[in-house]
Amino acid sequence: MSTVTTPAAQQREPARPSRPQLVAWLLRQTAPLLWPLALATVLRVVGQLAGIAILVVAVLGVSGQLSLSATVVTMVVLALAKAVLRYLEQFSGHFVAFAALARLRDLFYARLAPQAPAATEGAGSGELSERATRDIDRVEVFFAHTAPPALSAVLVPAIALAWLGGTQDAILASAIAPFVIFVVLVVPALGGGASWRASRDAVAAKGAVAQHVSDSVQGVREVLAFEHTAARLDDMDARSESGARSSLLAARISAVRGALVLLLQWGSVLAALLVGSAGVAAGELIWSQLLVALAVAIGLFVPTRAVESFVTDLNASFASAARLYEVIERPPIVTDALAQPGGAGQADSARQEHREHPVALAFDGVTFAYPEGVGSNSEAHAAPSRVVLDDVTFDLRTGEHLTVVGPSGSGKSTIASLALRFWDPLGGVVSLRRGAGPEPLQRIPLDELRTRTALVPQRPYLSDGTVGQNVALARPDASDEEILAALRVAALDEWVMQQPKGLDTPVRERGGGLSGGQRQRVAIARAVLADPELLVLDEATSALDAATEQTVRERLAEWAAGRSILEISHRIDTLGDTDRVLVLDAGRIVEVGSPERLRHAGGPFQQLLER
Ligand SMILES: Nc1ncnc2c1ncn2[C@@H]1O[C@H](COP(=O)(O)OP(=O)(O)OP(=O)(O)O)[C@@H](O)[C@H]1O
Repeated sequence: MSTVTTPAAQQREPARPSRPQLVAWLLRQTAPLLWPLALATVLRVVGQLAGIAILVVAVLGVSGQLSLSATVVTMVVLALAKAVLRYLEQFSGHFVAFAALARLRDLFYARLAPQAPAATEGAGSGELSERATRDIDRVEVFFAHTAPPALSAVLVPAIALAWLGGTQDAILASAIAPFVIFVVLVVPALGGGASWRASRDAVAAKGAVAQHVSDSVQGVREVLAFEHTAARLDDMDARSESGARSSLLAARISAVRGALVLLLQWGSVLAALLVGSAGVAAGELIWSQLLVALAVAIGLFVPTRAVESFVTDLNASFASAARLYEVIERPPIVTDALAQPGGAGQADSARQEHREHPVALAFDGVTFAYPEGVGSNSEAHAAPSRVVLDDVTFDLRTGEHLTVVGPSGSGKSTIASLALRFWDPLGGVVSLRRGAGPEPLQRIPLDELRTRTALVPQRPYLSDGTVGQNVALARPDASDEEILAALRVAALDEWVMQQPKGLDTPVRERGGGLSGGQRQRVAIARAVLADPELLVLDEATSALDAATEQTVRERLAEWAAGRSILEISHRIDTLGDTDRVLVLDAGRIVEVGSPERLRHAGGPFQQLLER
């Protein structure tokens, strides 16, 4: 089989961002929230200065420079102010954080949806939900616990030491300053690279564990039936251990930083004490100045300690942000309509001969290959990839029922995916009817395309809710009569009406509570209710018994009058109302014709029949 080069839009993963790039990206996504963030920072700086002021006022009171009543009143006022400032700071910081998280969640879903199903098909659902929930939550640290502590760790010492130097003595301030500079600027950088890598690995391992749990839950029957429980547990342990190792390394680095911060903080007190005592002994300073310096040094513990604690959390937060960035910034696999006035495209004139039965769907020289490693975890991958469809050309006329058959892996479902523009072809054009002629799918807005077409897959997804809600997915405003009429086409109306709750019969996640055949029929009813002009059935009746399938096919044929059906089928003995059959082999069309003719034509179709 030949190979082709996958185009950039279908293969490129966004480059792994650095931490400064992540900061810029996060701030860009949440630009309108920056003013409350600035407010939170100002409130924190003022609040922490008030904290230091309380200690200084106490010292001034004890040393007799302030009267007892003035000391008490000032301390009470400062304490109250500090409490109010703390409340407002926490409120505005978390307001920013939660609004930012809501924005990121919206963005995550808005960017993921257009990449589906191509990007979500191969991706682990557990992995994706870990990104959409825990990873987004971890980014909270960046918004609520980064800018205010980082800026106040610099500003509060700068202001406090400038005040100390200006009002008391410059020597005292310069004794404390080197320690503070070391704590604020040097300690956070220690082990920075290793800590960042460890945080990244730990967050990735958590994603892998979430995926493992989700796989085990979804495949619990297979796990039990094939006695795979012990192996699954071992696998889970291995993933958890790898995450724990990374977390432990990050925790160790954080512990070393924490110890160093404490050492330096008490070092600053000791330095102030030594320099101050020497000054007092030499008669250059008085005791109260020394005590004020000690109060400032101790008061600076709070703003400077915050630096160490947020650096570790911040790395985890960046690691999570990087995982969101991968999904949000990944180029969409299909982009919305390259709207061009004029409607019908290049295939228009070539298709005029079908005016009486205009073309509903046309494939013109379509070639396709899946990009390697599709899925949310995939790293950038290189072409070439294997050709799945090779120069496929056919028309489906309005009102026609065309069935694609062929051996497993021949590319049948891929034709369905291209017809619905889940992917774009690498070569050639797929078109849908516009007026009398076909129009390339890339020129049709995706919303319009989704309303004009409907798909019934082999394993339809039914969500948690009721039968009625699942049918009405495309038209939530449909009346009960309309839903029942659609269910009648799918031959499920009688069963539904026999249920005590009728249309309100509950359906659990993934269609739990319904049989495979019932799920397929709910999906058929859903597609019928959507009232598409092109219905794509991909092995849509494979779980039905022969009699029910016959009924469904008859009713679908009646309903479909004037609509077009593209069917993908394994079962060539039950072609029902099919007008034409298209036989596919290894991505190429090898035979086309009516089932009656092909049955005796001695070609690939007859060979498939006789297998
Ligand atoms: N999402 C995907 N990513 C990568 N390769 C894929 C993907 N889907 C299908 N393929 C490959 O493309 C080829 C054609 O697959 P397709 O599902 O179209 O065949 P099919 O004829 O419908 O098969 P079947 O009858 O078994 O359902 C197969 O070799 C398959 O492995």
